[in-house]
Amino acid sequence: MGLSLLSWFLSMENAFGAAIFLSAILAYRTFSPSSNNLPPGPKPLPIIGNALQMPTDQMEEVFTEWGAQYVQKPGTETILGDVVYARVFAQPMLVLNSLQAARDLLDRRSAIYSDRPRFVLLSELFVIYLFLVPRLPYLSLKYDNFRMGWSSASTHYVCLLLVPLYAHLSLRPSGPRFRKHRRFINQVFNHRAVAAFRPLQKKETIILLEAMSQTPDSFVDHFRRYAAGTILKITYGYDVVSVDDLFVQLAERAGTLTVEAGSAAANMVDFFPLMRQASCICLKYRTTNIRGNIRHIPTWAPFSTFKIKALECRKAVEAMMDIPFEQVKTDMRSGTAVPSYTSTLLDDHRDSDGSIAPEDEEDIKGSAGTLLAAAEDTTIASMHTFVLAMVLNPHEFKKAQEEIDMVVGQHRLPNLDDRPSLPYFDCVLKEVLRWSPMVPLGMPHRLMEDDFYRNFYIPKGTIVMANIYAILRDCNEPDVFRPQRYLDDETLPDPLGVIFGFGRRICPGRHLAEASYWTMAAAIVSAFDISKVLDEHGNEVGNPKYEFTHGFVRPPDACPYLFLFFYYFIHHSRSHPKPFKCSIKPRSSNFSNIINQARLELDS
Ligand code: HEM
Repeated sequence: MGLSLLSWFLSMENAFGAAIFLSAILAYRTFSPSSNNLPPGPKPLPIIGNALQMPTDQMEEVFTEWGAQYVQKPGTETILGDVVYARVFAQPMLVLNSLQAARDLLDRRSAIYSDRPRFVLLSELFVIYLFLVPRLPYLSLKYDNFRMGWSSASTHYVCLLLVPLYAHLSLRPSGPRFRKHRRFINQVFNHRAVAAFRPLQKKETIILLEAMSQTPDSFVDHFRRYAAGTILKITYGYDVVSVDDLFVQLAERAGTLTVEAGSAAANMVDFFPLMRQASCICLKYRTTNIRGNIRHIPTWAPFSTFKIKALECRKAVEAMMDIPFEQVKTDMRSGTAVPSYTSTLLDDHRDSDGSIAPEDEEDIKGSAGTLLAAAEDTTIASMHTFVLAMVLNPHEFKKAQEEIDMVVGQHRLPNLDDRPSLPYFDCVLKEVLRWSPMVPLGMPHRLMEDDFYRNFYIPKGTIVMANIYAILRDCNEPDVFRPQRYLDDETLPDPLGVIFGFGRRICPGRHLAEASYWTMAAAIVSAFDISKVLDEHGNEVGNPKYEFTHGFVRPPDACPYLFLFFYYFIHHSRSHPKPFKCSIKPRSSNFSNIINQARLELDS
């Protein structure tokens, strides 16, 4: 039977038929969407996929290079390498290197591209360990002791300030509670509503200028104070006095500890399906009320250092969330609360008997903590980058100053009403954001169902990153700092439409952030001369260079397992200039009059 089949198949006629059949299959596979037709990308190795090719530093640059390198021609259409696919162990990922691709997928298909990846580490890793704990007689640990605090009932959130602390809004799967948080935040931070914060931004700007005139070398601290001062006032009605304030310190500590606890090794659970499953089982297990204390963990126990750090971290994050929140509640009870995001939402969610559902309370607390975390570091990074750009490009600084002088004069500070009359200054601000975007890879989205794009198959669960850095380099001479490009070519995408991300996950604080950026930068250009520091021989000192660090994350030497790059990938989300010195001097003896005048205007 077998032989006769073979001879049939080999007969010339049928071989010809089979060839047509095979060609048809081949053509189908080549030209039609299919699960084998993945987007181009570096060749994966068995099991580990592209783990070894993954960059551990300057990822956005490497992903941009991949874009040029991995080009495919599906059908007749030539696809530029703007969509690059890679796989790390079982985790598929897609990098979008063009605005077109980011808009097509993250904006137009945002219904399925708005999930966040699930990061076991920051919220659930410890339960794996705990799965074993109840079985060990000397260990009795409460599940909650092992979560790092960011995964409370409110939405998972990638904390931009501290490190992406994927536990609240930003990591929350797209769903009803994610939408609830976005609704809360949009209510207060929508385009129209943020106009109410202008007096606060003005007040903080005056404080910033005064501080910069007194201790110019600490300019980054002064930006920190501005950022904390605005967001803490808006969120909790709290007046920041200095960066040493309790609430500011709480946020700093939570961030630092989260990074330390976020050891790379722990993130392996995200790559190994088995461990992921174990984590899920353990999550269900968490309802078991296991009591205990971290001190009982023996030092030889696997991950014990990590767990101790994690507990510390959890406490810090909880303190950051709880203390300001409880303060607002106390003030509300005593009738001394200043209207704020938190107090308004608490009032809105009060039942007729004055009580608030625990879930609502948890959501209000979580989203408030999220705002504090998200706003601070990005605001600092934008201003830090602005100052670096001005130091390195003195002629552009002068041009911006001349325009402001011409329109505003030198006797008052510019305000947002002047913005339409300062087109060149606006271009300078855009160019700074293009030159070094604060969040170069945006924040990761997760595809919620299988999809096809330009005939390519993109599997469900793929982590999708918009390469904001690459998108903004799609112009002539991208390395050159040239604000004029925006006046010469109106088709260039406005960085303000790119740096805040895409789709349903677009940064909800963007209107506030944009207004703060403009207000601070305009006031600084108007009030100060900024330049390089020269020593007595006229040599440049202070090291201002186009060099950036990424967030709080330490370089790979801190990571014992190179293949666990993903930790870095996700956490390399923010870009700050490397520390540098510059000279910042008030432009005129009129400086204090201008400040006094601005104060008077504010009080009137
Ligand atoms: C220059 C300043 C800022 C930049 C560059 C920035 C950038 C971003 C980016 C790229 C994302 C991710 C968007 C995406 O997933 O596609 C994001 C998310 C977020 N940002 Fe901002 N941001 C800034 C300031 C702020 C401020 C001032 C606030 C709060 C008032 C804020 C609150 C948030 C929140 C809550 C999210 C999470 C949204 C979600 O996951 O649904 N951001 N931001």
